[in-house]
Amino acid sequence: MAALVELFHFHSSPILQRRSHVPAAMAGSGEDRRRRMPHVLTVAGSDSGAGAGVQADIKACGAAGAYCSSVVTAVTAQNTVSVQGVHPLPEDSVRDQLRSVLSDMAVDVVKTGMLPSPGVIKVLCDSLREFPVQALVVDPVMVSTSGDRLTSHSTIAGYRNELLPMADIVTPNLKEASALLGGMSLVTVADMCTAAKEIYKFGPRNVLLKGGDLPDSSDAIDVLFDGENCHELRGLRIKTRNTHGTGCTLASSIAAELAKGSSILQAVQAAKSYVESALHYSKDLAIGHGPQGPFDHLFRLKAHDLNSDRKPSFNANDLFLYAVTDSGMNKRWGRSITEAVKACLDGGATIIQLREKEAETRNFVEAATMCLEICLSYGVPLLINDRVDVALACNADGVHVGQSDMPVSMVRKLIGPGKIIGVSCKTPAHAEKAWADGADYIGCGGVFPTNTKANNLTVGLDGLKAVCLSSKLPVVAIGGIGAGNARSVMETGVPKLKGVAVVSALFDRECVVTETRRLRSILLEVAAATK
Ligand SMILES: Cc1ncc(COP(=O)(O)OP(=O)(O)O)c(N)n1
Ligand SMILES: Cc1nc(C(=O)O)sc1CCOP(=O)(O)O
Ligand SMILES: [Mg+2]
Repeated sequence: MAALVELFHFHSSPILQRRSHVPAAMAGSGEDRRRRMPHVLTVAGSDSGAGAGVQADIKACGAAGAYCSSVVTAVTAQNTVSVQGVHPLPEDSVRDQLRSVLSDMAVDVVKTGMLPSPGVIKVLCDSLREFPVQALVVDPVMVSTSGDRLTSHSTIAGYRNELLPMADIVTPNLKEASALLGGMSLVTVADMCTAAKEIYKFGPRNVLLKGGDLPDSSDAIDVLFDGENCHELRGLRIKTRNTHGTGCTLASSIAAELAKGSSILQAVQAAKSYVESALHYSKDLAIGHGPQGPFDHLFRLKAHDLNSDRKPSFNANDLFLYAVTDSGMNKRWGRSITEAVKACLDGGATIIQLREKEAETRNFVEAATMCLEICLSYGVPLLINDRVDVALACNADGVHVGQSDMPVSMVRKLIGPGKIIGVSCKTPAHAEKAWADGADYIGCGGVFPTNTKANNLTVGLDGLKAVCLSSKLPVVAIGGIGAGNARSVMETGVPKLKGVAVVSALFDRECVVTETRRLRSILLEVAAATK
């Protein structure tokens, strides 16, 4: 064995040296055109059942569009029943693997999983000092999701003293957080915030404390402490036995999003939504006979077969010209809902909301089903205002709710992770909550006074700006907007403002196509001028 290792060193060193010079030598040459892929290196244990560990990391990164190389720290024998054996690799082997990858492959982000000894942690920290990367994501694997202890107590000090000070984000579950904090009891969300702040003192730039095991909670609540704020992130608790590897997957998915250029907040939100979707799609999967099965990381490859999610992810640019119907207006002008929808699609609307306050349920479902067919043929999403039941009945693309409608977290539970949820917000506090609750976009208004919605508070352009500046979600402006003032709205140029939502300026007019086209050309002009 020793001879083999020596042979490896002898043959590999010159190759490593040459390769490590390739990227710098390529700068400015024709080789620049080689396509780069976001690259995550996972430093973790192998799971023979492939639900967690290195295998989960590779699949999760692949699903996010990132390349994932792997340094194996231990080989575990495990299945859906339990962990039957853990065989740590020698520190020298871990060091060799790290050098092989980091010296050659332009890694963007390193993600860690099982680090079986303080020695391996030290080897990793030394390697990261020698080959710095853009970000370090630490999943402090100490106890498997099945409850098996995976590392010795002595390793915890290594995490605290060596690795966490180098981490951009650390993602403990409740048991791991408690272990890092010497056995602190964590039973409430307030405890979680306190614990996240304590862990932050070890040096990571962000702490994501996962509350999946929190007692008495119907939601999956995580807290993210970024050194200033403790954000409560609510997600869906998917009822399934197939949760093996969720921690590894979440951390890898965060790493992949960071490698693609996301901020920490965006990366965490995207990763949470990916894990939720994967669990949802895999909830009835039957692999293994134990209590905890793996899930399907690559479900999106098959999503079209599952016939339930034609929009795997929301495109914020769809908010550009948002048409919101009103049956009263359309009736006055002698057109049906479907005629109105077809007309605004012909004029270039990019997303439609059926806001039919007076419609009887049966008529509403029938009209929504027909409108969905039409929208499908234009490739434009169709949302339903207020009525989650109607959205479910016709399999619409999503729902728009206001502050006094069903709460976003409940809507999400009912319509599932792949659908779009919009929420009306008038203040930065509303916007923060919308994001934490898992909405996809914000409708902010009334920007101007309107007759379409009774007793609507006007927030003005300043209110719109305040919401947009604080929002982590894309925003569409609404209320009294039409061809005469859309320019002034979009020229605010605030980040996150993606478009305008309009009712009367399209539907309380004789020709919907003409009005939609007129508005669209104004929006396009502003977009071209501010490019
Ligand atoms: C895009 C968009 N933004 C805001 C609203 C208003 O929703 P809500 O506050 O629930 O009021 P109603 O539309 O239900 O009267 C919206 N519908 N669309
Ligand atoms: C439905 C709605 N929501 C608003 C809000 O402020 O959240 S204003 C509004 C009515 C928008 O109609 P019009 O384009 O005819 O002014
Ligand atoms: Mg409403």
